[in-house]
Amino acid sequence: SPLIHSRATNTSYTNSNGLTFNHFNGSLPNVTILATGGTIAGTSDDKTATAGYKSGALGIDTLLSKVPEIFNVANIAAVQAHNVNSGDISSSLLLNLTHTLQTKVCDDPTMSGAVITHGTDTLEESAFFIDATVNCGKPIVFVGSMRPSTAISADGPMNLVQGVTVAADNDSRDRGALVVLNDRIVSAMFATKTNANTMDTFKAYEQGSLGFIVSNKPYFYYPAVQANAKHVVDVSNVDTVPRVDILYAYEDMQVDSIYSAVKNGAKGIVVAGEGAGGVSTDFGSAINDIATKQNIPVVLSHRTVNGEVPTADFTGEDAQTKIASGLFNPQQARILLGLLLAEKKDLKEIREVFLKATVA
Ligand SMILES: NC(=O)C[C@H](N)C(=O)O
Repeated sequence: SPLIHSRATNTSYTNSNGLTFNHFNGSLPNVTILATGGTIAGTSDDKTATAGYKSGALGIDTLLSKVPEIFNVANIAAVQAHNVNSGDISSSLLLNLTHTLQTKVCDDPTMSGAVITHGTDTLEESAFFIDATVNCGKPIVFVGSMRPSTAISADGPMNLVQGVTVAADNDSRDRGALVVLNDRIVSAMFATKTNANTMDTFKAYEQGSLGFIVSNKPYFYYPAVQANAKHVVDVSNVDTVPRVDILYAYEDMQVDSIYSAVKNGAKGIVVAGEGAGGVSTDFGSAINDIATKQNIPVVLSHRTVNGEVPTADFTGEDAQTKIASGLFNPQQARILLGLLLAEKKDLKEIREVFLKATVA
């Protein structure tokens, strides 16, 4: 249970990690918010605009001032880590977030959990990264919004309150990182943005939601469990994540894209393959050439939203050169391959990690 401080309501309190809580109430759990920008912090002059607004325009303190109800749920230490459109989140920013979460949330016994506010476009990539790299059992909850803060029926304020509520809840522990939007709680390992515009966008189609929220009460369908495909990465000694490029497969795809990716510094390649990891015969030969001569891991993923790339599809030389992504979509596979390269895993070890997400 959360550590209770005996302090009066509405006082400000700075902890030993330098995090400041306003409206500190000793009987409530403590949650850190790391704000990174996105539409949840977006503004427009037009209240009906759900496009053409400015992403990452407001600071987290302004967003919190619109939802004072949040201070009935938890004490909040809010940190403006960044304020960007999520397309500008990079692996170096994510390494910093991991470090901050480890030192200021995981290692602090008085902290119940954390919320990351994030643009939704790449939220699933950051959530997958943090799920792999922060594993102390405390809930790390990603929230965003599809409507800017100025829109009629903006979804951000409710998502923020619900995210903090989930982060403060003991029942959320040991479930890996979570994504909370649109009243649903989804595993960060499987959540993907399924619609470019609407609020019901984050889904794990095959795995389903872990739970939902009504009147700010989270409900989980099952006790805490970890996914079979989970791979935990220790990045405490990692200062950069090697470049991994994603190449999208299609009819008439040319082989030069893979050569130029490697020439320009990619240390790993993920292919968003046709169906279950398919590419043309020529492109398949180019993969074999690159993998063999340059020792570059090439992971075959799927451009379909769902399904797995079975390792059984790769026989003969392909079994040596092509790594099946299993359940992971291209953007998840890119994060995982980058982290495995950062850990200096060899080809055999990389293959074994992806095999945990592979059925056949
Ligand atoms: N809904 C959003 O947050 C989209 C925005 N472009 C972002 O990802 O930062």
